[in-house]
Order: sequence, then C-alpha cells, then structure tokens
Amino acid sequence: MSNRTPIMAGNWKMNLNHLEAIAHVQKLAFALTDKDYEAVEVAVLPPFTDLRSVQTLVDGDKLKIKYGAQDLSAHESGAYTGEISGAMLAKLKCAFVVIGHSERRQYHGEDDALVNAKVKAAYQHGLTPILCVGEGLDVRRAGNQVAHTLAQVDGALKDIPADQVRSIVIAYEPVWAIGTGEVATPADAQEVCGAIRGRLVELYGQEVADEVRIQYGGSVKSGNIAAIMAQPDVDGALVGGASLDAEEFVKIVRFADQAVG
Ligand SMILES: O=C(CO)COP(=O)(O)O
Repeated sequence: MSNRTPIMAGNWKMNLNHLEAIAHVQKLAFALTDKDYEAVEVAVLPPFTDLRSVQTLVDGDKLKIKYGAQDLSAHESGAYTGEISGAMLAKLKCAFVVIGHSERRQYHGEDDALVNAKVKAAYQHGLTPILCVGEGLDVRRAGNQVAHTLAQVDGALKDIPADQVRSIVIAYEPVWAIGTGEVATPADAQEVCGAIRGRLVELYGQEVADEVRIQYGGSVKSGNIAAIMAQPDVDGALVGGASLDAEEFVKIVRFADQAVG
C-alpha cells in the first residue's frame, strides 16, 4: 500500500466563464468536507480568465480546494503575444499547471522539447506540473502504448533533477479515451501507469518513484472511478467532462458512485 495522497483534478478545458467558475467552486466547497480533503487532494484547473476569481474565492473563504492553470509559457516574459508566464500563475497562487495535454500537442503542435521547457518553467516558479502523456488510437492498436508513453515521459523530464521530479504529477491520458466515453479498462490503466513508475525507478530510483503521483484520465466518471483507483499505480484522476458537474465531481473525489451529502 503506498502512502501517496490521491489527487483528483478537474480539467475544465475551455468551459465556464469567471462567473460560472465562482458558482461551480462554491458548489464544490459546499459539498466537500474536511474528511474529503484529508483523504484526497482536490484541484480545479479553470481557464486563465477564471483564475483571479477562483483565487479570490479560495483565499477569502479559506477553502482547501487547490487550483491551477491548463498551460503556461516556456518563456519568462516579453514579446510573446497571448502567452501567460509561470510568474503570473505563481502570483495568483496557482498550485498546479497542466503541461503537454494531448489537445495542446494535437492542436498547437507542442512537442516533447517544448513540454520539457514548460516543465522547467513551472518548477522555476514553484508550480507543480501535471504532465500529460498517452498514446493515440493507432499506437494502441499497434500495441505500442507503453513505448510511446515512456518516450514522452523521457522527453518531458530531460534534465529535470530528482528533487523536482518527486513532486510532479503525471497524468496518463490515452487520447482515444478522452471525451469519447470509452474509458480504458483498469488493467489498461495499470499497465501504462505501472510502466511509467518503472521508468521513474530507472531514472531516479525507487524512493523518488514511490512519491510521484500518477493519474489516469479519459472518460472518468463516478461509475468507473473505483475500479481505476483500485490499481496499485493509479493515484488519482484528471477529469474532463465529468468535472463540470459539481455533484459528479464530488462523487469522483469520493471514488464512488454514492450519494453526495
Ligand atoms: O482530457 C481529459 C482531462 O484532461 C479527459 O477528458 P474527459 O474526462 O472529458 O474524457
């Protein structure tokens, strides 16, 4: 049994404006209890434009929910129109930043070198990366999911020292399972999450690898979370669509399809 604290994070993607964000976080705050926060680290990952509102709410009401951004710039500051720096996110007291989500790799051409630069930028500003990796359908059909995902891990972690890596969160998100309703089987999730931990052992040793939290992401819902969380190398979930429903997300935080209240 590991002593890693599970981490459930809601990636809102490009959903919820800042007013909706406030209402949503209030619902989560109302439903989640101290007991929940003792058992699980809970985070929301809203769009950039919501972060100030979420910060004000969390600070003002001393909420235990954490928050972070969905991306950051690899650059420090300057003439990079449209980019948001790690320093800006740190100033808003973000705990986390998602890096290398498959939607950014696919639609914005982010490669392993850029992902690696973003991981470095995150650590420079005390932000914990939620590093996303995972294979597409073609790779899965060819049976190359482990090799493909480990190559992404190697690329993202190049030159990142062990004392930083121990705090990272790695999200295994098979692209074919994202937003499709086609969740990976618990065994599929364990196969790749276990291989990721194995690679961390090779790169950084057992002690560091044992501290790293590895999430599964892709069509997670309250009805399938318990079986996924029962896998030894799965320490949480990165939840997309289901995190936009406060009641459903609270059920996921509690690992089960049970009544909220
Ligand atoms: O991409 C995801 C989280 O980052 C998963 O999205 P869904 O939960 O909507 O499949």
